[in-house]
Amino acid sequence: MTRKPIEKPCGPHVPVLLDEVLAALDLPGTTLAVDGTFGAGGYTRAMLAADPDLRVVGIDRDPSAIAGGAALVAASNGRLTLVPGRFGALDAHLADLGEAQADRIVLDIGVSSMQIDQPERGFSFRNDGPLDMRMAATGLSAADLVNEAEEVELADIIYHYGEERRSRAVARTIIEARRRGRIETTAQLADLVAGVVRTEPSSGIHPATRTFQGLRIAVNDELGELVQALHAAERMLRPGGRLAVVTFHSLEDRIVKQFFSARSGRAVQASRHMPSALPGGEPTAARSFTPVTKGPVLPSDSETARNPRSRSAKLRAAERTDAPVPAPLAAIQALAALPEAPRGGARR
Ligand SMILES: C[S@@+](CC[C@H](N)C(=O)[O-])C[C@H]1O[C@@H](n2cnc3c(N)ncnc32)[C@H](O)[C@@H]1O
Repeated sequence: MTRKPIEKPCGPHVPVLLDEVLAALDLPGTTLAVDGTFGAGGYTRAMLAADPDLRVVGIDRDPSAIAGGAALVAASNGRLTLVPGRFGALDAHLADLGEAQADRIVLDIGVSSMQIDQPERGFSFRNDGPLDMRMAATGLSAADLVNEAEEVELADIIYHYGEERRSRAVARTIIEARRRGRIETTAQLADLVAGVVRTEPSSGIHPATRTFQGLRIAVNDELGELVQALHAAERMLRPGGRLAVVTFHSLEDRIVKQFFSARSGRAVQASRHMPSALPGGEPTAARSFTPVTKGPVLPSDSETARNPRSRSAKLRAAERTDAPVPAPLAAIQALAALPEAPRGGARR
């Protein structure tokens, strides 16, 4: 299946925390940067402008994002290469290009405004479209998941990835609706969810927001991709190289925070999602990163006023040390697996 290139009328994607990302990356004097989430090219454009000698490899799993970047490639004098693919495999993509190491890697996790605003992509509960939600052109769609998953699996996805307290009621409603026929559109699903989830009208939050988020994260294996990308970045960054990650979800931020904490030799607090933070629960000796941001960097009030989609963004960045890279942390990888939802107790 091929998709149309991103069309202009759906509104440009406004890069989030752009100044803060550029400051964290500290680009001058570097040679090769990787933008693992090219999107509308907001970060890439700014990186190319920040240093006239910098080359950028932009990766995106959405073929329409890559097609939309053709003009930027043409104008880049050979400084920009775009690769259709997953950032979880960024090391393999760089190897294919003959690149052994990178100086800077940036990830801006999640969906772009173009993806959300195009009803036919199936991300939006506000505009009717096919229930798809795939960023890439392949794999199972949200309709496949909604119509075929077990009730308990749906409830877990909606609870953990969507943080929807009424997840069980939503899953039950979906299962009952399935008996009457397949759920094929975003409007069908949004109406079903709105029947069991209430939000304050004054909040402006649609009742289906959390359910859609949970399904989208599951459909695109977003947490698994993030974990793979952190390990790939660790392998590909040269000593002194920097990794900056912008997240929009607490589970993603926790993965980045715990990865950087573990890799800077700090103890990682055990949690429901990470019962044993590190082997033995001890600080790791593998100091492969040093944080360059003190805690998460959040958007300013003026940025959230200008761009409400930035409101849940968090930036964390760290510099690669020259310490040897240890084996992947199984505990961090376990974060990507769907944790089991608590049963009984609170209604969800
Ligand atoms: C928030 S947008 C990035 C916007 C970009 N920073 C800009 O300024 O225009 C996220 C992009 O990452 C892409 N993406 C999400 N997960 C991905 C993955 N695992 N591999 C590659 N691209 C991914 C999406 O398709 C989307 O285009």
